[in-house]
Amino acid sequence: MNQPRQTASYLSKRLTEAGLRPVSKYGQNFLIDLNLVDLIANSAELRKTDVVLEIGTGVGSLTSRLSDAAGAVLSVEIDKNLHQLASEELAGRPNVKLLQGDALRNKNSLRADLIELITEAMQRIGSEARFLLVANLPYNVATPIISNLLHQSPAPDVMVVTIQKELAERIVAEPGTKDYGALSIWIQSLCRAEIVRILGPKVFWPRPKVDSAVIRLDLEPQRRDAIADLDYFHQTVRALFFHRRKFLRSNVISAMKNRLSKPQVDEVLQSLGHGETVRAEELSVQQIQQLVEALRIAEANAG
Ligand SMILES: C[S@@+](CC[C@H](N)C(=O)[O-])C[C@H]1O[C@@H](n2cnc3c(N)ncnc32)[C@H](O)[C@@H]1O
Repeated sequence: MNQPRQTASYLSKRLTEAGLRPVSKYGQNFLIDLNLVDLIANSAELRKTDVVLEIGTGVGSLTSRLSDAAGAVLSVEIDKNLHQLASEELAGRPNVKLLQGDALRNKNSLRADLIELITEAMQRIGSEARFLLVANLPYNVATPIISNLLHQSPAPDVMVVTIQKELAERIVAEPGTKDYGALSIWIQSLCRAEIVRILGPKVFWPRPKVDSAVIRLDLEPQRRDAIADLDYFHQTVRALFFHRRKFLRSNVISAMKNRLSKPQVDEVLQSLGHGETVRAEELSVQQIQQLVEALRIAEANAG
């Protein structure tokens, strides 16, 4: 079994031998510092009863570490050539299943068979099984992957992923800051979120233009259960931040167009004590949750 060595020269040699070059449209920035590959795997605190989804197999360096520590690994790679290389590197690891193709069906949904395959693997392991996403994510699809996974059942118990630093800062942002928005609220409504490590460009080959971060998200099942309708919640939260410069009232009126009248919107806002000049970004995650739930109930009563 080959243990891929991750140095820039090893990787470039390996790709050159195969007649390949990193493809920037697929976000192919490979981690070349083995300690950081370990940091990602270790931050997930894997057990042999865990099922891990990795999106972006690359040449399989993180995959092999996940395979050592977890019960089963499902890894998806869009690039046919890299999928082929990784299949050679990871041959002889019976707990690894490699899929070739796009992990996303479209921006709003994941490839259909992913959750089925994860569920099957979890059933084989039994009631102890957890589901984790551990990956050095392709940056252009990191948001839809994380957001869509949170809609799934099961959703990952833990996600440890490398993403752009700017995206990580939006995910963990506090109310009243410039980074706080729909994504912060959507993720913090369901998970505890922490930045594990900031990574500069030089730990990747080729070097990306921006800093990255390893982030860990722990699903909080009671937070998820407290949201009556996840799809309604997600869509409404997005709409509340659609025009950031506008007041909350105006965003709610637009979001509820043809569903609630202005007086009905005002009644909801007044009942929660939100004045005319409050902006969505001033409200805490909990206040936004209360508002969305009040709108949902008002809408159900109005209909
Ligand atoms: C940042 S690289 C990470 C590679 C490797 N895991 C590592 O840590 O070095 C991202 C990988 O995701 C793959 N990829 C990009 N878009 C994808 C998609 N939509 N579905 C599946 N894989 C994708 C790229 O081809 C690339 O190999």
